[in-house]
Amino acid sequence: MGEKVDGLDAFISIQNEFPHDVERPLANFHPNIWGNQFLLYSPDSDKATWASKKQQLDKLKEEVRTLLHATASNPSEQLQLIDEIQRLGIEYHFEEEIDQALQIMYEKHQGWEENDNIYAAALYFRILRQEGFKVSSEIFKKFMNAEGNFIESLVHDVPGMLALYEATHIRYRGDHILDHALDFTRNYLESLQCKLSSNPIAELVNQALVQPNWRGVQRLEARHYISIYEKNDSHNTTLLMLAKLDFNMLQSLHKEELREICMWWKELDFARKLPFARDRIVEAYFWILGVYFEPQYGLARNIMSKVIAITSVVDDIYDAYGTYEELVIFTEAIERWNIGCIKQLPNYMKICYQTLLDVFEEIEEEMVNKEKSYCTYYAKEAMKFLARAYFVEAKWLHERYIPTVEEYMQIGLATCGYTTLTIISFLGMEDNVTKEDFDWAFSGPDILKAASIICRLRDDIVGHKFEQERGHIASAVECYMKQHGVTEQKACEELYGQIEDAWKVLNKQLLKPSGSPSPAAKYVPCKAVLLRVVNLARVVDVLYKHKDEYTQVGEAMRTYVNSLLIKPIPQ
Ligand SMILES: CC(C)=CCC/C(C)=C/COP(=O)(O)OP(=O)(O)O
Repeated sequence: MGEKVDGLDAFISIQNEFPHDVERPLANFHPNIWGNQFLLYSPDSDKATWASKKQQLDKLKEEVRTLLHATASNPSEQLQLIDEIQRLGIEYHFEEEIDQALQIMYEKHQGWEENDNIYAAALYFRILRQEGFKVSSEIFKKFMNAEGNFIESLVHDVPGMLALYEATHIRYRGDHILDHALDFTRNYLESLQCKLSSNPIAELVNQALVQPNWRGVQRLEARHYISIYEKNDSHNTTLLMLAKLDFNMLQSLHKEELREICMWWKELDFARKLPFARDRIVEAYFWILGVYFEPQYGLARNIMSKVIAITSVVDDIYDAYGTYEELVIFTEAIERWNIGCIKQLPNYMKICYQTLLDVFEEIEEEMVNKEKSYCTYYAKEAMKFLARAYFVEAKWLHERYIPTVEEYMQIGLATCGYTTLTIISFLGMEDNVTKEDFDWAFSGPDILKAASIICRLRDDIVGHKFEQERGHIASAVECYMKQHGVTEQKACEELYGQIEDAWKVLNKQLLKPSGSPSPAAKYVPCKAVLLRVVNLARVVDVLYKHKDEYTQVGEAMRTYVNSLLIKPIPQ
């Protein structure tokens, strides 16, 4: 596999090769904050204990399945149960049953449109729409008066207001009723916050105002909901037991996976060899856990965590270390994807290039074993696509060029990495991902464009100050300010508006196609594929909420990692 490079020597020699007077846009990223703790994980249960937990899990699953069937004659009770199952994070065990139940509810209509209860109407709307059923926001018209405002008396029903608030996050472009409903419910729930302090629903309201459920990372949402559900006196014990047991069993699995990935990362020793780059393997795994958490995606998580980790280093080479001349040859080497190119590279780039090729060689082996060799071609093309775009940004910085917003976004949607990551996310999936799915992702479908807009703009809004301090290309914020002659605040408001619009586009793309497809109809991937894109958008909604928690790891990231990857839920 070509010549390997000895790290420390390589680094010392690069210091010599590129003396300190070479101007590099160094970022001084803080080091890894986790130490070795994830390397030291040892599973706390033996095989026999694990088998007995599994047995208990299966028994509880059967009980919930029975419950789902038993509530079929009472759709509103069944819908409530489905909501709890989803929010407790155990839906993936009952996908078939839930799909069937929702299909029946949708086909029979069962008088939901006439329902005078705002809570029931909002729940029906949210759950069916998020599963891709065609439900019109007109069902909320009957809760409005002649002037087109929501009836004031609705505010007495706090669970109803909260349900409506959550439902508004699945709106499409043109759902004006829901734009209105969002203002109405958000204003009211915000005004209520301090008055509710001792009420059990207060926690749900507070959480929803910060993080609407639809846009949250599913595991975090589940962990939070389990803790609230437990405090609710009317909770279902079987559901709660299942949710806790399942969460903890999954967490053990994730910890084992993370340990293996940390071992791989430690062996690479990038923290020492490439100290200019972000050392964020735990955060990278967290990112991927947001994309898929279910047990069957273990291989996919492994592949994707490695790819995101090496991509992060590549990004730092482009943004925070490489000189323009070095980046020209680095981009060419990635384009050619040939170990022979390594000779031309400076030593620090050799280390990264070698690892990049190694990671993809490992992927190739996995794909050959699974008789899916064709996937590797797409994966490499996806990396080349990213490197080309990174290079355009480097060129702009080199030429001190500030692009128009339109020019910037064209490249920025590629450099946010979401097209690349989406394509890579298909590699380890067992869900009959086909060549069509890869071609679809490369064709720039609306849902992927929307997720990329969300990623690019959120990243730029929270990260642009830090980036500008160290010499970085103009972000969307600077481009917008320059082009429209407005303040930073005004530019950010406008860009937040574009993020909201992108969510509407993304939501619409989840609508199930109706009728039999015509030969000219566009290819529509399966739900498992579309969900990867939605989940990528969710991760950035969480990670880039107030600041860039990936680059500058803070309290929020500590809390997330703690609750998903360190602390089990007390049984
Ligand atoms: C989604 C992917 C590929 C994640 C890998 C890690 C990464 C490059 C994060 C964004 O960093 P950044 O905020 O420095 O990005 P940019 O340089 O595009 O501003």
